[in-house]
Amino acid sequence: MKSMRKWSDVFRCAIEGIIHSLRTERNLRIHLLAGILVMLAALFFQLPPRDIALLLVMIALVISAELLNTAIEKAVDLISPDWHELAKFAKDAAAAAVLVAAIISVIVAILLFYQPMMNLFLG
Ligand SMILES: Nc1ncnc2c1ncn2[C@@H]1O[C@H](COP(=O)(O)OP(=O)(O)OP(=O)(O)O)[C@@H](O)[C@H]1O
Repeated sequence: MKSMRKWSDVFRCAIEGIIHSLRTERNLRIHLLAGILVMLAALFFQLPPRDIALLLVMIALVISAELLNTAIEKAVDLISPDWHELAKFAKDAAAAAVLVAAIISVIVAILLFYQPMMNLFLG
């Protein structure tokens, strides 16, 4: 029964989803690497906890959007392997979600790192 699924099964499926997506999706690996680099930079510049929390939220948003994009792509490929206007719409909208999250993340990062970087390079 679906409602009787154990928490351990839910976690196992989620971990499998992350591992499989990381193995097959290059963009997800790039976003994860970018997120790790941003976190290292935040620690280097000793950003306040509130800024680090905001960066973590943005990283989670981008990676979640990328995972959902992957899920939608796979589901569409399964349902509609041939060209279809609705398949195109679904995939384009999913890709747009990643793009929006990525653009906003870059803006947030610029706003948070601008001052610390100026202080470091201009003294
Ligand atoms: N079945 C389809 N019907 C119509 N258009 C499609 C279909 N499959 C893909 N497309 C179009 O091709 C684009 C790229 O689709 P694709 O599945 O190759 O994903 P992708 O953006 O290359 O992602 P990834 O590189 O992660 O696989 C889609 O955004 C959509 O516009």
